[in-house]
Amino acid sequence: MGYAQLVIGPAGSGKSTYCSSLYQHCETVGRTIHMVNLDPAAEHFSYPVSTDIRELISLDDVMEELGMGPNGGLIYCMEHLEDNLDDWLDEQLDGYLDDDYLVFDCPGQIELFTHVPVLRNFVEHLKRKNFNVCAVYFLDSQFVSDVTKYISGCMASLSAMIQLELPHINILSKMDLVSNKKDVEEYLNPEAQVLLSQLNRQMAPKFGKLNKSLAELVDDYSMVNFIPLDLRKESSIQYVLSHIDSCIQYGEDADVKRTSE
Ligand SMILES: Nc1nc2c(ncn2[C@@H]2O[C@H](COP(=O)(O)OP(=O)(O)OP(=O)(O)O)[C@@H](O)[C@H]2O)c(=O)[nH]1
Ligand SMILES: [Mg+2]
Repeated sequence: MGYAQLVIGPAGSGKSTYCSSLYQHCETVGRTIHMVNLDPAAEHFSYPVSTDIRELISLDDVMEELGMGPNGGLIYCMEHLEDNLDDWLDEQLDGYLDDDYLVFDCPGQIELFTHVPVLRNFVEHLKRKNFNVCAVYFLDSQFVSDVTKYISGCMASLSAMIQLELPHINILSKMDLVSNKKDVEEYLNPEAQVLLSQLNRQMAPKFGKLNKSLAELVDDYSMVNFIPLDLRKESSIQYVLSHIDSCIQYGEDADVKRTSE
């Protein structure tokens, strides 16, 4: 059994910085995790990369050799990964031991977790290789200053939930930038009525019915709750990690082993 976090979210939402802080936190508490870079466009890392998609294919090469643009080139790279799950990826995964814990730092292209099937097929492959996987969706806390941006972030998160069909944790990142935590409190576990009144205040009356349906959709999928993450606080990182661990039953086997021993 392997364990994995699939770290996804819009570009610039804080995925790689979280991965780096998570790695340092785990080092501090004496826990081993392995960082996997799945972003063919990534250039700099502040964590040790244990497996790197750029060994298989890099965006620079694709843009240079095939003359593709950055977004089309990135999708091409991810589809090349999809074509190589059974050899390159399996070769990488075979290098890990049972109970190893992997963190996949994904690219920010929203297409990858809304309609392009690559990540879904990637996840299905991981499950077949006996990995318990949790999707960790990042939304920048600066988004919630505007209810319409917040709703768009929620829709992307819902789309990822439906597309990936994984245990799913939503993170509101960069909480150190939020001067008054009260400004975001009502968005951590959003009430339909609060969202609806804010949307109606901000949008023209002709959008009234759409606003009502959007607010009810977010409310119906009560899974769209966000955990605030402040990377300055070890306790905040640990709180997020323990939520994700329980989603993938990490540590439960160890508990069972300990009690049986
Ligand atoms: N203040 C603050 N800035 C952050 C935090 N996390 C990330 N940033 C900044 O936000 C920007 C983007 O952070 P990344 O971690 O690269 O975001 P990403 O989601 O990996 O971005 P892509 O790889 O392009 O999808 C960088 O300038 C970071 O320094 C945070 O917790 N607090
Ligand atoms: Mg990144």
